Amino acid sequence: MTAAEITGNPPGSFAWGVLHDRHPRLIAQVRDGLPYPPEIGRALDELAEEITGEIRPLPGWEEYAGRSWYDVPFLWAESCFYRKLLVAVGYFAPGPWQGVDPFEPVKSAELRTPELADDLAAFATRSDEDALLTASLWGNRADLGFRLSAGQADGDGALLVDQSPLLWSLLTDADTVCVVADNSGRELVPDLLLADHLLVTGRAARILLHVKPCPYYVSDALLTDVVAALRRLSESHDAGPRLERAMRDGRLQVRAHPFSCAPWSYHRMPPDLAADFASATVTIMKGDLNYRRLVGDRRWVPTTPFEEVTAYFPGRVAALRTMKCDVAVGIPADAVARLDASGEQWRSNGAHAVIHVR
Ligand SMILES: O=P(O)(O)OC[C@H]1O[C@](O)(CO)[C@@H](O)[C@@H]1O
Repeated sequence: MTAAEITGNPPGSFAWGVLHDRHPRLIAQVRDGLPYPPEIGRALDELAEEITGEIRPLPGWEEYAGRSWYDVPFLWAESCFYRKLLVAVGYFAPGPWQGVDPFEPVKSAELRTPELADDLAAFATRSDEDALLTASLWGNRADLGFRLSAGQADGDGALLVDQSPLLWSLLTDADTVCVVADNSGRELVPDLLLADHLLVTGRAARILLHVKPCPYYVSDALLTDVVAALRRLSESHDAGPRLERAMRDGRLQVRAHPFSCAPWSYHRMPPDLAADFASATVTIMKGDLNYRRLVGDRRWVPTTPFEEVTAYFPGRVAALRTMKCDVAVGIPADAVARLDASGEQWRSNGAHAVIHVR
C-alpha cells in the first residue's frame, strides 16, 4: 500500500506555506542572528532569490535541479533548503564561519526562557513516568521552526492515539533503547529526563541517542545542544550530572549519523544505521520530521495502519509526535470524521499528538 508523495503544491497547502512564507522568514532570522560579513549576506540574498524560482544545482543534491521548489517532494525541498542555508553561511567551507550553527542564537535564547525555567521547576516535582513521557511528547510542540508560523504553542493538546502502555511494556529490562531525538531546548530537556529515568529504573541498560550531524530544521538537536541541555539541567536537577556520568561510562551514547540529515525516508537508510535500530529493544522516534521520515512523507489516508507503513523498519519502533504537517496515519476513523468536520487544521496546527508503537 502506498500514497502519493507530498509536494509544495497546490498553492495554499501546508507545504506550500512552508516554502513560500516560512523559508524567507528563516533566512531573515538567520541573517539577523549573527554578524555575518558581506559575502555571507550576499549568499543569503541569493538563496532568498533562488527559493522563488528554480532549484540550482548543488553537489550531492542534483536530483531535482532545474525544477520548481514547489513541484518536487516536500521533504527533499525542505532538506535541500536547510543544506543550502548552511552552505550560504559558510558552515562547511574552511574559514571563520565553518561549523558555526546559524540557529545557535535562537537555541541559546530558548535555554534561558521563563518557559523552560517553568518546565524545569515542574520536572523537579513531577517525577512519575507517565508525566515524563507526556513532557517528552508535548515538548515536541515547542520547536522553533514551527513557532515561526504558528506563534507560541504551549501546553498539552489532544492525544489522538495513546499506545503508551504498550511502549512501557517494551521498556522493561531493555538492553538498548534508541532515542531518535528531534529538537533541542524544551524538547531535548524532557527527552534527557526520560532517558535518565529509563537508566535509573533499569528499564534500559543503555540508551543510544541519535542527534543530527549538522544544523537542520532550525532547532534540531546536535551534540553541542545535548551538552548545553545537560548544563542547563545540571543547574537545577541531579539528572544533569547523572547523565554526564552515563555519557562518560557509555550507558548514554550519542550518535550523529549523516543519514539523519538526508532528504529521504528511513526506507532508504544505510545498513549500519539499520543495524543500530535492529539491535535496540525499541527505537523511539521523536517529533514530526522523524515521523514523516518513518512512515513516508505521503498523502496517506489517515486511517492507514501505523503497523503497516512501518512494517519495513528493523525492530520495534515507537513514535512520539505532535502533528505539525499533513502526514497522518493510524488515526481511528471516528476521530478522523470528527476532526475533518470541525474545520480545524488538525493535521498541522500542533494541537494534536499520537503515541504509536509497532
Ligand atoms: O521539529 P519537528 O517536530 O520535527 O517538526 C518539524 C516540522 O516542521 C516543518 O518543517 C513544518 O512544520 C515540518 O515540515 C516538519 O516536519
